[in-house]
Amino acid sequence: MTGENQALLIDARGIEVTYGGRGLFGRSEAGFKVLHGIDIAIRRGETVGIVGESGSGKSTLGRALLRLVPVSAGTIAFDGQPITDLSAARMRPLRRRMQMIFQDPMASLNPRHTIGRILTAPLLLHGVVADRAGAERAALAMLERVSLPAAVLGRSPHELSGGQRQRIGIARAALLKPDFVLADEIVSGLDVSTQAMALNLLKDLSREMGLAMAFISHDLSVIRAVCDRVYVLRAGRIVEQGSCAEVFARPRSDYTRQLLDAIPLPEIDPDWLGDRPMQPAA
Ligand SMILES: Nc1ncnc2c1ncn2[C@@H]1O[C@H](COP(=O)(O)OP(=O)(O)OP(=O)(O)O)[C@@H](O)[C@H]1O
Repeated sequence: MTGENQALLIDARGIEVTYGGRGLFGRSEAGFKVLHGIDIAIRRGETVGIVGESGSGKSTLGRALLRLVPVSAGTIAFDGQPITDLSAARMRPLRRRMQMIFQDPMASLNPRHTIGRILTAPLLLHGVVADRAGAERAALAMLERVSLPAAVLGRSPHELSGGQRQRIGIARAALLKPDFVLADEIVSGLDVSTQAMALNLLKDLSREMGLAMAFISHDLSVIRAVCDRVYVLRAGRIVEQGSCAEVFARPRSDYTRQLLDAIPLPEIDPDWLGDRPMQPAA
């Protein structure tokens, strides 16, 4: 858990994203506004959930925070630095610090590359290690951390199970020692025990590394299992936000209540994830 006064890592205000709104020569055309003035703040070390029904704008918001989709209004600061208008070249040094883990690692892991190359290439690209030997050492240590055998280094993504691939996606992001990780629906499609394993791993890594995370999911049981705070998104607007404990116990908006009613809780028991409250001292 994080304190109120912990430094803000991401501070986004009034974010609007409009798809298809750019005409020729920068003339504006009527576009499809997907986000309507979103304020979102994420502190260092904090895990924040973004939940909402399909099409509510969760992925767009996550990508906007990383400057992966253009924002049509609003400001974004990363670690105190305004990044809203930074060019791609000036964003580059920040890219290592903001990583993304995808829903379908099969789509994000190059099928023609070995796991070894998938893990070591970004380390060399971002200059995190000095040479290939250093990259291999780091990859091996990280594999051990995510409980995969060294033998997977020589395999291709399609030779691994879905859960193993997801651990490679997590390992690849964590190896770069980011400050922030965006995890977009990363456990949908996995069975419940594999989901719990992946969430457990991410939760441990985020604690060990002091990572801030934005966790996008339509599944409130996933959000509840891993997040400190949650933002509830409906049709591109935040309709509710607060600590998970508060929002789950006393939802204020009808929409949150409907989301809670629609999902059988708890599919993933937070106790599985090691959050069992300590017994009071005798
Ligand atoms: N590249 C794009 N171009 C045009 N419209 C888009 C684009 N990406 C998303 N949209 C639209 O923006 C809206 C929000 O999509 P987004 O993917 O952000 O929602 P989501 O809440 O993440 O949904 P899901 O849970 O289904 O992934 C949707 O109506 C979608 O069709």
